Amino acid sequence: MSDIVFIRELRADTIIGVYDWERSVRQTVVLDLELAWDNRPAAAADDLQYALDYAALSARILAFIEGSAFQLIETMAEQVAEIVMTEFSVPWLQLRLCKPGAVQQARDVGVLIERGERP
Ligand SMILES: Nc1nc2c(c(=O)[nH]1)N=C([C@H](O)[C@@H](O)CO)CN2
Repeated sequence: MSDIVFIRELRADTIIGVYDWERSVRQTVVLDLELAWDNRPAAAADDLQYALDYAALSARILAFIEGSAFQLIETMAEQVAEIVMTEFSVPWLQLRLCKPGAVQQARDVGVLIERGERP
């Protein structure tokens, strides 16, 4: 059994897309993350050093996405998941990556991935 730390509607502007026009304008992507973490040590000590720091995590993800230029949101999602799991020792995550406005008739489109083992 594990707890969850979440980040909702994290927005980043980046180069993303397969079409020519998409290679020269920045578009917004929106991420929701659910991250498995045992919150009890941080709660018992009331100490950030034992917590999964959502501020540090958000800053790292934003810096990565804003410096990237992927064609597919699948690639971006996979690489963000890899960073979160390896650099922050997160054993399991669910990541939703939305590209609002990509399909005019849809409110939102995107991908939802789950990686790792849930403790
Ligand atoms: N599964 C995907 N389908 C599409 C993607 C994508 O990244 N993954 N991208 C595009 C275009 O870039 C689109 O967003 C332009 O509106 C089309 N389909």
